[in-house]
Amino acid sequence: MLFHVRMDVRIPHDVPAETAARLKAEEKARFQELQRSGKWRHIWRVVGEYANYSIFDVDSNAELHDLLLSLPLFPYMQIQVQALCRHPSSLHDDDR
Ligand SMILES: O=C(O)CC1=CCC(=O)O1
Repeated sequence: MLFHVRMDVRIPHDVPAETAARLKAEEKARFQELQRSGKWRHIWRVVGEYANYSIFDVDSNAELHDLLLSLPLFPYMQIQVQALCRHPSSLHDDDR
């Protein structure tokens, strides 16, 4: 199942810089683990914003939910999720 996810990161100013840096490093490591597994298929930066658009490929709504909750920056993110399915005009069989 494919999902389009927007993540807006909002780390409060009173979070110490070292804590923010550690969380960002942990987020990167978790992201790369999930990218290698094929579950986090794509990520793009939204130009001019501390935000990304991502595509996830997971087995269920519950798996995506658990995965998002597992992200180190989750407490500081606003997340919007849209479920996707294959467009009938697509030439690509892997768009599902
Ligand atoms: O920088 C972001 O948009 C948040 C994030 C997601 C994966 C990652 O490495 O950073």
